[in-house]
Amino acid sequence: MPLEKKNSIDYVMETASGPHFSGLHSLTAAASPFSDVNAPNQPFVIGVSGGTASGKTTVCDMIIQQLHDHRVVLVNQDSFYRGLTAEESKCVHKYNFDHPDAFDTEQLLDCVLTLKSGQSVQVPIYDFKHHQRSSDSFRQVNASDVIILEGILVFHDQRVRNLMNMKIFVDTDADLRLSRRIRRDTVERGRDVSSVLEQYAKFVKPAFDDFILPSKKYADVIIPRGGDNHVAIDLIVQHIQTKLGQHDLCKIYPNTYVIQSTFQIRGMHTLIRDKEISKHDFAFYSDRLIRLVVEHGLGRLPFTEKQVITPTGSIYTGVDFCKKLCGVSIVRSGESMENALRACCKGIKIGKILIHRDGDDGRKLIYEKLPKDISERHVLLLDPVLATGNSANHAIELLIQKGVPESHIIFLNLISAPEGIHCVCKRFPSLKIVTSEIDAALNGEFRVIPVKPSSIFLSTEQFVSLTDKNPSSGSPILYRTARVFTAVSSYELYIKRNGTGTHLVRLHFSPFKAQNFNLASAKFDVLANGFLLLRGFSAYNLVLKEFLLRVDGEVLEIMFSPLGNSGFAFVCAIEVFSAPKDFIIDDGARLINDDGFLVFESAAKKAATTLPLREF
Ligand SMILES: Nc1ncnc2c1ncn2[C@@H]1O[C@H](COP(=O)(O)OP(=O)(O)O)[C@@H](O)[C@H]1O
Ligand SMILES: Nc1ccn([C@@H]2O[C@H](COP(=O)(O)O)[C@@H](O)[C@H]2O)c(=O)n1
Repeated sequence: MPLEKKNSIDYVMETASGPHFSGLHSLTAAASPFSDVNAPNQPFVIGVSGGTASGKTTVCDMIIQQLHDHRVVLVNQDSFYRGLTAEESKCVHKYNFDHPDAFDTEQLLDCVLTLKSGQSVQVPIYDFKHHQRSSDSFRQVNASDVIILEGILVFHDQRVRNLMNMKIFVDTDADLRLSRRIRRDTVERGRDVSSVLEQYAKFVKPAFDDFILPSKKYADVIIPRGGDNHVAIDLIVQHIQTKLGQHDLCKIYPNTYVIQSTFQIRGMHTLIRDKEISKHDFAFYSDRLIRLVVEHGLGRLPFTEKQVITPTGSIYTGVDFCKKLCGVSIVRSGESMENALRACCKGIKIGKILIHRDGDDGRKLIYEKLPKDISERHVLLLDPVLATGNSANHAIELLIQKGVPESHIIFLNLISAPEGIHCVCKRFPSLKIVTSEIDAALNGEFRVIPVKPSSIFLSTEQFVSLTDKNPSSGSPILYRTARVFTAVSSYELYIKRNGTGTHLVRLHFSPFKAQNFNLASAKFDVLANGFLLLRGFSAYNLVLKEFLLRVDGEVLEIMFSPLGNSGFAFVCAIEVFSAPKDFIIDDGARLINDDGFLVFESAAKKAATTLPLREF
C-alpha cells in the first residue's frame, strides 16, 4: 500500500473499524478519589405513620402498586412487637400495645440498617390473636430500591426517624378510625366489641394523644383521608420516582441525565453484563438500551413550536424537531450506537473521531472525519462506555475546536463510570451527558464489555495469524496471510442498515506452509448463520468459494469448525456483499437438468452456492 494512502484519514478510519473490545479498567475503591459518590446507591426509606386504622397499610399498598417498576419492600413496625411473658399473657387486657416500650426498637433499627446496607433480613411474624411472635418462622425481606417502614410509632424514636428519606403521616378522622378498628378487630382478630372499646379508651386513644399525634410534626407530607386521597398518593409516587431516578452525580452535575430506571432497563443491563450471554442477545439488548439512550438524548435537544392541521381540520399545536443535528461516534465502540441513532433520525449525518494512543507516553493522535458544517449543528457524541473520560475529553475538545459550542454537545453513553462523569463534567460544564446507568463503583474484578462490536467481531482467542514467508511471485497480498483456528470460531459481521436480505459471501483459501502449519492439511466445516456451507472441506490449492444467502436481521455469523485429526481450520479472507433485495426468487425457482426440472420452494430461506467463478 502506498505510504500516502496508509497515512490518509480514511485508511486510519477503516482499519480502526476492526475487532474492538471496550472495557472499564479496574480501579480499586481505595484508589478512587470519588469514594463518596461511588458508594452503592442507598435504598430510599419512607416512613408511614398515623393512628390505628388510619389507612397506613392501605396507603403503603397503593404506593407499592404504583412503584411497580421498582423493588419495594414493606416492613411493619407490628412485626417488632415484643412477645408477652406468661404473666402478661394472663392479663393481656392490662397490656398497653400502644406504648413505645411495646416494641423492640433496637431490633427494628438493626433490620432497617441491614436493609439499607443492601442485605436481606429475617423479619419476625406477629400473631395478633395470640399476642406472640411465631417462634419458628420469619419473613425474608430482600434488599431493594425502596423500603417502606409503617407503624403507629415509627416517628417516635429519633434514630429510626433519621433513617428515613421521607416521612408520611396518614391523618384520618378519629371516629372513622374507631369504627374501622372495631370492625377489623372483631372480624379479623377474633375480639369482642366491648374489649375493643375498653382497649381503645384505656390505651389506644391516650397513646395516640401522647405519642402518635405529637410525632406528626416530623412528617414531610400529611395525607388527609388516607387511601381515599389519590391526588396526594400520586404526588408522593411521582416524587419518589424522581428521587429514585436521580443518581447523586446528577445532583452534583445537573447536566447529567440518567434515563428513568425500570425493571425492563435493569433486566437488560443484567443480561448484557452476564458473562454467559450469547453474542446475539448481547447485541440485541445493548441495542435496545442504546435506542432508549438515543431517544432520551434527542429529547434534550431544543425545539420550536409548530402547528399542524389534523385530518379533522383542527389545529394541533406541537413542536418541531431540531433539524441541524449530527452524530459523531468515537471510533471504535461508538460506532455500535450509530444504528440506533440512524433508526431514530432518518438520514442523520454521522462523523467519526478516532483517538489513537501513540506509544506508551500517553501521547494521543486524533483523526477525524466530520461534517463540514459541524459548527452549525447540535452534536450527539456516541460512546457506549464512559470510563476514565480521557478519550471523551479529547473528542469534545476537538469538536469545540471545530466551532461546535459546548452547550450544543450531548454525550450519549450506555454505561458511565463516576470517574468519567467527573472528568468530563468538570471540564465541560455546559455539555449534557445522557446515560442508561451510572456504575456504583469499579473494583478489581469489574470489567464491562457492553458494546456491540463495530462491524466484524471474531469470537475466539484461539487463533493464529500466519504469514506466508515464501509466496510465489505474483501471488496477491490477500493470499499471503491467513487466520488459523484451533477451536470452533466464528466471525460476526454486523450488516448495517439493510440487515435482512440476500448477501454474497466469498471465502478465500490459500494453503501455504508457515510456522508449524501446513494449511493444505486442514479439514473443517464452515457454517453461516447455521447453514452448512462447506462440509469436511480441505483446500489443496488456492480456492475461492462463493455463497448466496439470506440474512434475517443484522448479524451474519460465519463459523469455522475444525474436524478430525487436522485439528484446525483456516481462511485467508472473507468478503460479504449485499445482493439486490429480490436476487433470489423465493418460490418457484427451478433447476433445469436432463431429467426435467426441480422446483425449489422458499429458496430465499436456504443458502445457495454460486457456480465457481474462479477455482484454482
Ligand atoms: N379509604 C378506606 N375506605 C374504606 N375502608 C378503608 C379505607 N382505608 C382503610 N380501610 C379499612 O380500614 C381498616 C384499617 O386500614 P389499614 O390500612 O389496615 O390501616 P392501618 O394500617 O393504619 O391500621 C382495614 O380494614 C381497611 O380495609
Ligand atoms: N397484640 C396486639 C398488638 C397490637 N394491637 C393494636 O394494634 C394497633 C397497631 O396496629 P395498626 O395496624 O392499627 O396500626 C395498636 O393500636 C395496638 O393497640 C393489638 O390490639 N394487639
